[in-house]
Amino acid sequence: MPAPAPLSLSCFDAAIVDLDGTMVDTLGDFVVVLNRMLGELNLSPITAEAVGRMIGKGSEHLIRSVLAHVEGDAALFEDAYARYQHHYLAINGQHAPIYDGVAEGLATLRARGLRLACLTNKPTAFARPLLAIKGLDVYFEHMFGGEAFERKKPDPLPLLKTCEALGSTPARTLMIGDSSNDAQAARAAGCPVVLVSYGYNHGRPVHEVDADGYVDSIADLARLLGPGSR
Ligand SMILES: O=C(O)COP(=O)(O)O
Ligand SMILES: [Mg+2]
Repeated sequence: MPAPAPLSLSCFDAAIVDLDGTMVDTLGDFVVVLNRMLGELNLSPITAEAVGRMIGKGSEHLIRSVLAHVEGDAALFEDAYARYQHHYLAINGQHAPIYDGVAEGLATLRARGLRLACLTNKPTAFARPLLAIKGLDVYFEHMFGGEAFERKKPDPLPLLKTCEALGSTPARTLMIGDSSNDAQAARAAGCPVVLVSYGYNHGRPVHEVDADGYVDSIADLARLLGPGSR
């Protein structure tokens, strides 16, 4: 089998970047907020390790998974979700450092002419202020949260809609994510995909996921793509 062509900057007009587990290590925020919520509902606390396996499929999925994990009544969902939203907005970003190389990598991709959008399954009401608090909003022309489109990743729809907003074709739009969710959506949309090695990936090793490349930081990715001749 011929070796796949190496990815280079000349292959792309744009990139779509995931948020949780890719740009910001939000696990600490999730754990604090979920444990406040569980405490108010008189349910037992949850560990960071368990939460890490549940992040990436949006807030509704997370709350349902957490309630099931602590053997809480599923009928508590509405009450739990309201408490979760309240606490999340109160501490958003306080226990969530940016990963190394993110700002540098995004700045390099922009400087080399790529148009950037952030696409996350996190609700827009959490994602937009988080990007701003971390100073990452300046790199993106568009930011779409989990409820922006009819379906979330791993469905390809949000990627196809984001390509449309960026004015780029899927084949020339690179997806940068941390999980099988991002990779499956990218494959189905026809976008090349690179995964970071440090994210959540639902608690599974990221190299198990079919992708076009794996990097240890977004700065490394920018270097790997080379100076290009766009
Ligand atoms: O599930 C979430 O809330 C965040 O997921 P993301 O990895 O798409 O940013
Ligand atoms: Mg992610």
